[in-house]
Amino acid sequence: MKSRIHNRFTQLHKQGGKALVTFITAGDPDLATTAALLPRMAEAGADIIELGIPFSDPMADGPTIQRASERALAQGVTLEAVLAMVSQVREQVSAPIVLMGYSNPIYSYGWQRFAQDAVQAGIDGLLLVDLPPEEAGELLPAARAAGLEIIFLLTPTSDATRIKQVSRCGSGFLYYVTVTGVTGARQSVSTSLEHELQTVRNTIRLPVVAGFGISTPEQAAQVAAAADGVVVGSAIVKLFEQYQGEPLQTEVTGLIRSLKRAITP
Ligand SMILES: O=P(O)(O)OC[C@@H](O)[C@@H](O)c1c[nH]c2ccccc12
Repeated sequence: MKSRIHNRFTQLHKQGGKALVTFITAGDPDLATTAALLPRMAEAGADIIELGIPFSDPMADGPTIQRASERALAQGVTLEAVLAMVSQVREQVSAPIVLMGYSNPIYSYGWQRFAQDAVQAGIDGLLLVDLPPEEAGELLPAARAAGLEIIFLLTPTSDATRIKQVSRCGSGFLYYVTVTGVTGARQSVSTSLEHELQTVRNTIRLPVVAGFGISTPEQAAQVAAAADGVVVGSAIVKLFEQYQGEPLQTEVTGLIRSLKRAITP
């Protein structure tokens, strides 16, 4: 059976479109808000939803997403609760859902049990920031058996060996981190990005999406032109600090609509 992620890229490719991957932290400010947002994000134009698992030491994240994790943890949000919430809303969400996080909570849960429970809940993929392919020896076979796609990251400092390795081990798509540093808004897009993305896309059989520091429709359009999709996180998560309830839903879906419009031919 072809995966939801694969189908989404195939469909976009036929239309000459690019994927909009949108990130929010699960349980920010509470799980009921996340549950209400997921279907609306998909309707507004999110092609893939990246859902962050709150973590106490999110070292790859800038202040915006760190605070989102803190808000969720203050609510006592656990991995079990995130899976239960996703399974409750799964049928209403037309987009693939990828969980993003750090290894520790998944390791404690148990690789195999996690892969099975995640797929059971309707999760399509998993991206662990601090788990390079050489440390994914237990996760990869468990994920493959369960049908959970494992998404790896590449950065501007990844060498040819690393690129080949993630091309071999990864599934779903490849996440290209456009800048060295942490998540969060940046003034401008790196000038060498187009060339870097071309090199990666020539070597890799998976769709390549680019993220980190993309916050405006203009930046999204610029990066999408050189990739199979773009990821927007902090710009969306910032709205959680300014709004709540219905106004939050309106702001989030409004931003997603304008991002999707900017990358649609
Ligand atoms: O926040 P930004 O700069 O828009 O970047 C995407 C990002 O939020 C999301 O993909 C993500 C959140 N936390 C991460 C940690 C590592 C890699 C990626 C992520």
